[in-house]
Amino acid sequence: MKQLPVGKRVRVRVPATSANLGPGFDTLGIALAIHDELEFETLEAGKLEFDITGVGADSVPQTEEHLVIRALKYSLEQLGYAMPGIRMHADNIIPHGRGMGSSGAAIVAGVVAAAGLVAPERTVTSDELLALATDLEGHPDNVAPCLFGGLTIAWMDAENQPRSKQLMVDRGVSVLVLVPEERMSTEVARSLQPEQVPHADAIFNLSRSALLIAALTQSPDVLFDATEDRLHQTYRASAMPQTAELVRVLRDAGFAAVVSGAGPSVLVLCQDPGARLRAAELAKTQNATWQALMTAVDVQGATVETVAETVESPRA
Ligand SMILES: Nc1ncnc2c1ncn2[C@@H]1O[C@H](COP(=O)(O)OP(=O)(O)O)[C@@H](O)[C@H]1O
Ligand SMILES: N[C@@H](CCOP(=O)(O)O)C(=O)O
Repeated sequence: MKQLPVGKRVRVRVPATSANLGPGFDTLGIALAIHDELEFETLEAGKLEFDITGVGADSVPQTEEHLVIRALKYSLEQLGYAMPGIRMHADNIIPHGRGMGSSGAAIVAGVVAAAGLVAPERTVTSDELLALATDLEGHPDNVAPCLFGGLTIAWMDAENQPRSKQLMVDRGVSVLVLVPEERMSTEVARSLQPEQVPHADAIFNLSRSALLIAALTQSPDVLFDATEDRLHQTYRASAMPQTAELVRVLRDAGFAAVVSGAGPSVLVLCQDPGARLRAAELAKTQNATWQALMTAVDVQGATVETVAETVESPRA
């Protein structure tokens, strides 16, 4: 295994994501302009230092089990480098366990930090970044938009390797995420999915997800029909009744509302900013409290930059 020098520093920025978008289970996702920012510095092997502010500061493990550190170690080892000691500062904004891709973003942060630390000696390709992140996340629909920005279609190819196609979202689409206080573990939500689904439901989702690509890239007028789903939301509804109820209320009022990721947040794709305000007002009439995040689509995806190396002051 190759060794990294002590004192190498990289700065990373990763966006939140909303996956599925209704019919595109495990396939479609958009990056959101809500970001975690992290900085890494290599130390002598064996040392691990954390400075975490914001979301998760009191709850995420400050050990080798930290998800970002696990992703960094996995990625470095896959790239042929030994895990060095690490000092990590993280300023977290993305809510955890709300269906806004926090785990995908944490994994991508570790993966792109590894890519930044091995550069310029080793160039890590986009395909490699996606493969590393998907290995860890288990499905590509959050990590693809997190890595590349915009709207992504992700799939597994014949060799079971993740692939993705990035598209730009039409400027007429406004995004609202309604975030509840309760959490929902993606792992638990996935356990509620059946092994098999009716053929008619598969056809239903095929038509809607194809239509959704048109709606998001050029024809926002068909967003409502394009966001219908029969493959995941109903199976998970009993685990998040308030989410299911809010989606129902919003859709009854004509809004293209879906469960964001595995929930429990609700994503509303609006044809104009006025509709977004009206949807947020409607959410206020519900029993549960929903934080309204009026955000934009992130078009940049994850970024990593090298920070000037730490220079020891010369001894007098
Ligand atoms: N920035 C982070 N740092 C460390 N761990 C994180 C971070 N973001 C997410 N996680 C881990 O992932 C969990 C949430 O993952 P998950 O259930 O998939 O929900 P989400 O929809 O937010 O991705 C958190 O409880 C935490 O254990
Ligand atoms: N396709 C996945 C998406 C999970 O997204 P997250 O933001 O909740 O992690 C699923 O629906 O299980």
